[in-house]
Amino acid sequence: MQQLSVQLGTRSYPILVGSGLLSTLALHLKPYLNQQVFVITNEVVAPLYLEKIKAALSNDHQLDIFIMADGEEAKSLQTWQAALDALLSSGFSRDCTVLALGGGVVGDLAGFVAASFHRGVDFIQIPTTLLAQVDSSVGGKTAVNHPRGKNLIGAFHQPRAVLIDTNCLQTLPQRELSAGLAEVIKYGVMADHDFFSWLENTMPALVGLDEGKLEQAIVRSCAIKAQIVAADEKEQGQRALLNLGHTFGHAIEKAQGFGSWLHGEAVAAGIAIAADIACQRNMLSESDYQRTLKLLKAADLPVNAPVEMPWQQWQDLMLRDKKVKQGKVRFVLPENLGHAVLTAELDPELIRQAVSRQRDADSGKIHAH
Ligand SMILES: NC(=O)c1ccc[n+]([C@@H]2O[C@H](COP(=O)([O-])OP(=O)(O)OC[C@H]3O[C@@H](n4cnc5c(N)ncnc54)[C@H](O)[C@@H]3O)[C@@H](O)[C@H]2O)c1
Ligand SMILES: O=C(O)C(=O)C[C@@H](O)[C@H](O)[C@H](O)COP(=O)(O)O
Ligand SMILES: [Zn+2]
Repeated sequence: MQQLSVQLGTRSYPILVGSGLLSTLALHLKPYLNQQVFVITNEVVAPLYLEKIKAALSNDHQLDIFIMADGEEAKSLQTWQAALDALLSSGFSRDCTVLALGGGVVGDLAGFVAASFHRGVDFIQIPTTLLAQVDSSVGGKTAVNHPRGKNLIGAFHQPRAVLIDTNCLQTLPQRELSAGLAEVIKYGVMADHDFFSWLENTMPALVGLDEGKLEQAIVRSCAIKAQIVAADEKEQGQRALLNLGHTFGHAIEKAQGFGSWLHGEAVAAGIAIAADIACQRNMLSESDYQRTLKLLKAADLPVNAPVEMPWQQWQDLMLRDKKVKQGKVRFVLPENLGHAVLTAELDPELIRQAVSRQRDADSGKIHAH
């Protein structure tokens, strides 16, 4: 087992990573669990992993379970209310623990339940998708979607611990694995050139579900995120760089209808758009731009936004981004590989061209659209 830490003073917490950790869950989580444990999971994950949680905890803990519907559409105020209704019916008090078992949808929703129940109770993350293991379980951003946009309602609420069992990835559909790889690639592009190069060499193994290589990718991703969150917990500065590709990605997710494009797929297209703009502005060389497209494609991810999104819709949706300041959309752009910057000074025409451009990563061609 490998252990990382998110350093936030008295609210610091461990990230435990290893194969088969669900079987020894009680041992690892004992110091962080209260007597009352409210498990939030969903209808896909429950049949796969809930019994392990019950077997590990039911002797020593009072357990109650909330099983939500699957999919991004369930990350809603309605599900949040239903979970709180169930939590209130359970009679649990302020010293309970909310435990999220599932992907980023379950984690974000359960985190917001924990943040709001009795003004905040303990929270533990057991992420079961690659995306949740490398990104959403760490850092304390909790949220639900609103019909007007992604993650518009939520709170910062850090978990007490994150337990990552890499073995859970063996049951993950290939499309979901790829979606998780988008956030992994994001870390390479925005923070670590060596990691990017490692990913170029290792992508076939990662796509092929090589558990050892996946563990390496998870540990490096979590280490990058942990360091940024420790330095800027509430996104006053450098944490915004973790949003690379997301201004465009969130617009795609909302425009297509939540759940139609997976979050990671939309982020992949968003990274390609950001890299395109950076290349046009000479912040990224043509060859590094092509390497970025190639790596995304190697992970079976899209590099093009949907063609039918009108420019006016892009503008409306991007203005709902949480990074908007004084009415100006701020964009994260890669600067060389392994570094990124936040900028508001972008020519709208450059953005319009980049979102509508169709890219062909295999031939290196860019097509006007
Ligand atoms: N809070 C953050 O910092 C943060 C970071 C990144 C993404 N997110 C959010 O995370 C969400 C996306 O998360 P996701 O990609 O995990 O999607 P998800 O939670 O919808 O999970 C993807 C699918 O895999 C299923 N699943 C989960 N674990 C499985 C397993 N081990 N085996 C088989 N199937 C499994 C789920 O039921 C679902 O159908 C988005 O809402 C996004 O906005 C949040
Ligand atoms: O943790 C962060 O900070 C991130 O931006 C990580 C993103 O991958 C994640 O999708 C996050 O939920 C987006 O946050 P938002 O503030 O743009 O809703
Ligand atoms: Zn994301």
